[in-house]
Amino acid sequence: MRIQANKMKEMLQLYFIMGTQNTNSVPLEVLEQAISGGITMFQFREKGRGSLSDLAKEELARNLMKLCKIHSVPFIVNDDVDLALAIDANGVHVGQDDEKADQVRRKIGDKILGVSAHTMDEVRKAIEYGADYLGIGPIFPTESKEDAKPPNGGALIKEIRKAGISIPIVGIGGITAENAAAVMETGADGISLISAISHAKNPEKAALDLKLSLLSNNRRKSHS
Ligand SMILES: Cc1ncc(COP(=O)(O)OP(=O)(O)O)c(N)n1
Ligand SMILES: Cc1nc(C(=O)O)sc1CCOP(=O)(O)O
Ligand SMILES: [Mg+2]
Repeated sequence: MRIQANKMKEMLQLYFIMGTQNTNSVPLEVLEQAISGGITMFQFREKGRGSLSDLAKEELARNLMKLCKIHSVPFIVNDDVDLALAIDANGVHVGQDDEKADQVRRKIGDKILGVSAHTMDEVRKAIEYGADYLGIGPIFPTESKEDAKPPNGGALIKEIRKAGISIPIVGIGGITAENAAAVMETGADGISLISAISHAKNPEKAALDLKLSLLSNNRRKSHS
């Protein structure tokens, strides 16, 4: 059975993404601390300068996934559909330059499918093709993705919600504890980030701070 939208929205709240290229520390230790700090989903994104490939990549994926499993944190693989299937990950995230979402959906069955979109056309296509959630960004400038598009400040998320589209959405790109509330205000269900946790001196505290800023935003909303 495909994941229900309300469950998906819960998972997206604090979505951490990392590969070896994003940290000078041991990835397993960073992930362990991020989990202690309260992340709700993890994406393995082994990509770019300094990243692993082939067996070393698969071995790291398996180790990180084992840790996620112990703590019931869903484990998503970026781009690499075959790896996701080989290790029986919880899902896959693909963008517009990756394997097409409809083909990925056919391959992965009911696993979670995340799709990046930058225009309303891409949003509608992603939904038609079977996306469970959309990654929309970059909201703010980012240094973690070399080929990132210009920041859109959340305008597309607002447009999606204005059009009455309720698919689960996570904002991405340059998100920190300081601007997380602003992202949620656009209509996102969660925040997705790399450096705010992976570059932090204390990844556990960084995740906790992000979590607290989401919580205080929720509290403020429920009192308004
Ligand atoms: C949650 C989330 N949103 C967007 C992306 C970006 O995906 P994509 O455009 O395919 O770029 P790469 O990450 O593959 O470089 C993402 N990975 N996760
Ligand atoms: C992986 C990724 N995708 C983006 C998009 O705009 O689709 S921005 C991005 C990098 C996010 O890293 P950070 O939190 O360090 O800015
Ligand atoms: Mg991609």
